[in-house]
Amino acid sequence: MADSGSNYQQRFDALSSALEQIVVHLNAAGEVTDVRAGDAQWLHPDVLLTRTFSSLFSSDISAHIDAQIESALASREPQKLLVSMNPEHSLDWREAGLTDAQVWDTRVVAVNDDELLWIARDIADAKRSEQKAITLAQRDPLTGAYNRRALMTILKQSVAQAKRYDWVCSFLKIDIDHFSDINSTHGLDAGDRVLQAFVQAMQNFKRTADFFARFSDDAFVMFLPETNHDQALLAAERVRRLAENLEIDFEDVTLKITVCIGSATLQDTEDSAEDILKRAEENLFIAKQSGSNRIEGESDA
Ligand SMILES: Nc1nc2c(ncn2[C@@H]2O[C@H](COP(=O)(O)OP(=O)(O)OP(=O)(O)O)[C@@H](O)[C@H]2O)c(=O)[nH]1
Repeated sequence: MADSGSNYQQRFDALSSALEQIVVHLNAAGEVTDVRAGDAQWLHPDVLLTRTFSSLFSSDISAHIDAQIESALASREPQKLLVSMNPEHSLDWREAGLTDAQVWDTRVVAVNDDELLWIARDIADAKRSEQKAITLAQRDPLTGAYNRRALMTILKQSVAQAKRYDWVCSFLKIDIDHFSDINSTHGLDAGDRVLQAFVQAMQNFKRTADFFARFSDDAFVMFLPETNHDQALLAAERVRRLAENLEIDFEDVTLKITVCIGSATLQDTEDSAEDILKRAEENLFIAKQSGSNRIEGESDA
């Protein structure tokens, strides 16, 4: 039995009133014939009515929307498009009530040759949570420094790039001397404070292109792009002095630290991030064997 126009309208009204999404009804010319705001309470539908839908967007987005509509009419398959909406980029959407930046997960479906539905859901919150989760997964919660997982990803990428472009690069492995003594003498909170103060000082000290991460308990790694062996030893000396000069207030005491540092530099195209890190660790071990507050570089570099 053929569906009467009023039955269809009733069903469309019932369905769109139950949806959280914005639903925009378009004709084949791409003009807005009806708008349902869903959960978007900010949206004043009248502003959009009778307008050519794609013209409501900035030129870079409108071309994609036109293509989305064309593909939906041609294929009869739902066409997806992710649209980043900023009220500053569209006077029309601002007039329609948009005040905050949104990320719309959109679908266009052709109902028949003359009608389409454009359906949009804001996923900005989900995107923000996803970004926060990624940030958390890369950071050490105590100090806020990058963690070992983030470090290894960056080291592998950076070493591959250095080899491809014939650049040089170096690693420093830094370890706080007798850190467990701070914990046992002043308590774990004092140890925590030392780690936080050292990271803070290193973040202020390092160059923008350097990458600094907490590797394990009281050990850290600094990646130095475009830095040869001699320059790495100079950087290590500056780190050593920075640590030596730190004065860390904790309750009624001022805590002092020193560090040992092992340095290693990319040698040839066979060298990997793991190899360089291993050599920096071996050099750190030699420095530690010789005492505290020391630096060890590569003997044959
Ligand atoms: N306060 C605090 N202590 C930690 C944390 N993570 C690890 N530790 C402690 O750090 C200490 C590291 O000990 P070691 O690796 O022997 O280091 P060290 O005492 O500096 O010894 P050397 O490296 O030989 O000078 C251990 O006692 C761990 O329990 C942390 O997040 N906070």
